[in-house]
Amino acid sequence: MGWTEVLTTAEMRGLETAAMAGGAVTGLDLMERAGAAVAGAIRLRWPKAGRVTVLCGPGNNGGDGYVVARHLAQAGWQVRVLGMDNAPGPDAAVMKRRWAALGGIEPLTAAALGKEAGDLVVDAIFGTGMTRPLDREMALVSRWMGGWTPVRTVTPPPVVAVDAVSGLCLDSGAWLGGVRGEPGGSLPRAALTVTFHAPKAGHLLELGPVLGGELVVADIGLQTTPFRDAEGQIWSERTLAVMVPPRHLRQDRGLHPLGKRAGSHKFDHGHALIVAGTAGQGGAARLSARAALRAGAGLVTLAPPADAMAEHFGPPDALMRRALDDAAALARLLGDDRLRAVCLGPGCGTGRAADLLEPLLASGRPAVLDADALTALARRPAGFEGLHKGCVLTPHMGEFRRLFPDLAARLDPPPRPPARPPSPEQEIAWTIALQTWRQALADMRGPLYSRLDAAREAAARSGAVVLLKGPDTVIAAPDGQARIHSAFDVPWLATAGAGDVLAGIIAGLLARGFPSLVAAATGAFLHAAAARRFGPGLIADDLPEQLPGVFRDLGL
Ligand SMILES: NC(=O)C1=CN([C@@H]2O[C@H](COP(=O)(O)OP(=O)(O)OC[C@H]3O[C@@H](n4cnc5c(N)ncnc54)[C@H](O)[C@@H]3O)[C@@H](O)[C@H]2O)[C@@H](O)CC1
Ligand SMILES: [K+]
Repeated sequence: MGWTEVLTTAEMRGLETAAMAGGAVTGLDLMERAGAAVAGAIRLRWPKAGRVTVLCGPGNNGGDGYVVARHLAQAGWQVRVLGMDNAPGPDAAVMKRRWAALGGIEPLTAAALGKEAGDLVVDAIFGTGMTRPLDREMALVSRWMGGWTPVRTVTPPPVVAVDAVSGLCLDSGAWLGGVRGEPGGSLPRAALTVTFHAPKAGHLLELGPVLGGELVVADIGLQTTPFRDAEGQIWSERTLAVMVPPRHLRQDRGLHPLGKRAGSHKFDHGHALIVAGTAGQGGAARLSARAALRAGAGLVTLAPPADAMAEHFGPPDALMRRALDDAAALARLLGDDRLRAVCLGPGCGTGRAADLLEPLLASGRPAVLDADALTALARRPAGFEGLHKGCVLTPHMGEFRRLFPDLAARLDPPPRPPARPPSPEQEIAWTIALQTWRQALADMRGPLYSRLDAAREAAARSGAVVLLKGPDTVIAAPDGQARIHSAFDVPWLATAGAGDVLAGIIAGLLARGFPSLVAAATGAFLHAAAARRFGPGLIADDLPEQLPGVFRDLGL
């Protein structure tokens, strides 16, 4: 599947509005195509017509639902529609009338749903318009789809989500559902989500991949994103994502060629310096060094302090070693232009990382700053001064919080409810606290702040490329370009030392001359591809050894 363009909900609305204003298409056409695409995807996966319940919300997502109902009925399905008693927008109103000519509409309530749901449920309640917590009744419907009712646990039929599971914020992937915002209860998990034109960020971040099931992106005839206004100004930065399962990296748009030219020299592929730390901590840097070699750097030098050198003998013999004691020595080393990239942080020690950071930044050399180098950066009196767009910061959420505490706080989940007090005297205070908490959650408004927003702000603030690690890794450059790398299918990648390997792969690609955003994104891809290829039972040492196989699979 490869790198795919990803939109925010505002961008998607902008695109639809532009297409309609340009006269290329009407809203009704788009809705018809959207509903037909969902019905088509259902018929592909469930070829035998059965009984389906279609849940239609108050807006255009509901409009799509009425189209799905009509198409499935025409294909021989027994269709039951639950809808809302409201006057939707003009397009959805037309689709509602067209359905009403074929069949009835019962009120959309959890009780009605519980009676007879059939073989399949289509969730067309809310889509990109989901901006506030579900009200009580819709929260009950949502919980029913998640297998929970007030009286018993049910096994609901498979759910097909139109655009998104209703309750998911399509910008952040965070949950906006719950009874008046209260989290808890069973979250619905769709078997299939059909979205339109492009994935939205919320399909790939946080809960999006967990709740959405298989994601199908249906073409509804919109033009490929012209992210420019009438004056030719870019009005939106591009976000690309790798979706699971990725296929042929080589053919993908926006990717730097990974193969090496025939007849090239080792220095053509760059020389990477991997800084190691004091005795006893060398394993992390050795993992990075091995990964940089396997990622294709022409030469890799591991640089521990002189008194820790003994620990670093042994394979791989392809690795060079050189003692590096202090900042002055690093400044001298960086005088050699052939040394193209540096990896600072894994197993380095915070004090040493802080010392070496200064000559490294002063050299302007492409660099990966990971682990201890990030801690040193967070404590640095000069803050982000001297960082540049050739730097790649690779924080996990804890490190991100140390570097950008205000941005991390905006990603925090809503507070938990206050705990019930042990003594009856405190009951009144607790009841008030509970009400305040409920109100705060009910007042939540989407779109919620996302990991994509946070990484973009962090990159703009620091002037460096920021790779925020997770199963939904987000990579952002200071100019606003971003990549999302989804690795929900390889949970075994969360293992000790895996981050050191990632830092090494990126350093290797930087040494090969990859631009920093491309090196970081390609590194995240190769790292997950290596884990996927190995399978469960993986330890970090296995990752570099899988890279040759990954390259072979890519046809390089
Ligand atoms: N605009 C278009 O031309 C197209 C839209 N399409 C569909 O339209 C959807 C977006 O439609 P809408 O913008 O009407 O939005 P939705 O249908 O997602 O939401 C409907 C309305 O519900 C309200 N709402 C939001 N949260 C609520 C809550 N918790 N409780 C009660 N009401 C709530 C909103 O104010 C919104 O007006 C997409 O997800 C997609 O399914 C597709 O048909 C493709 C074309
Ligand atoms: K939906």
